[in-house]
Amino acid sequence: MSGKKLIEVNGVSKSYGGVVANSNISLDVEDGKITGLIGPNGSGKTTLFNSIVGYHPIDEGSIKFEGEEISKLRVQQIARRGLLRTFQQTRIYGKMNCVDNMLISIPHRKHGFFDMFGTNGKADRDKAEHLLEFVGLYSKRYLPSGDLSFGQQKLLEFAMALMNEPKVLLLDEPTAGINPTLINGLIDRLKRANTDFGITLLVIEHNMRVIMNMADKVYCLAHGEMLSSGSPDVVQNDQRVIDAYLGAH
Ligand SMILES: Nc1ncnc2c1ncn2[C@@H]1O[C@H](COP(=O)(O)OP(=O)(O)OP(=O)(O)O)[C@@H](O)[C@H]1O
Repeated sequence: MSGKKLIEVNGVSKSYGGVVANSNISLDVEDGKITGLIGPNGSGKTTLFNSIVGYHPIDEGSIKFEGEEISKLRVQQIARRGLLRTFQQTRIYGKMNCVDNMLISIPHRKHGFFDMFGTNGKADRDKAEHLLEFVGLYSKRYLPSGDLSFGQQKLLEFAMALMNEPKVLLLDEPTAGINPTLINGLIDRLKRANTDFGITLLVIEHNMRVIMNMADKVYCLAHGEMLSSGSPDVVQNDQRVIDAYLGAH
């Protein structure tokens, strides 16, 4: 946890046809820290996430995870190294209960699909229940996950990602669509995953209050380029960042 860089993005560019979504982007994610990624709509945040987790090839640049070049690896290969992401829209199976959703999320990192029926079943089930307790969903663990509120589904998805014991978790707008009264509880869980479980976080967030409250370091994109980076205080008060957000609305 001593300033080691877990993710190193260097000079990454990515276009979709004529649209330059990321241009010469560089950023570092430090081990044990919470790093924020902000920027107006369409500034290229999700594109960068997708590049890091191997969802699509990049046009130029380098992406390293623990010193290893990963930009040519596939999603599963990267996930197995301990780098996982969540999505703006939740990806759960609404007809399955919470525990079963947790159990089917394991293959990303740990086991083959059928291991959950084998000797590891009990340990995995205990872990699932423990993590559901951690995110405050223990009493709902046998309910179909489709019956949960949107905010609770996001907590479930967060717990599902934790089942894989990631080293780094990339969170895409974890508080989007969540009732403001539940946001503080979610921030608290994210921070505890960082401090108690030692999971490094890279978080896309539109809610400035949330990111300023959580992040050790913040990067701001605008029009596919890196506009500003530094401590939350520095970025929040950077006139270029203020102008980019004002200009976007
Ligand atoms: N699959 C795609 N095909 C074509 N253009 C795309 C695609 N995905 C993103 N773009 C474009 O790339 C640019 C960056 O989009 P991206 O989704 O990365 O931004 P963002 O900062 O995540 O936005 P938001 O905050 O709205 O989620 C936008 O102009 C967008 O329209």
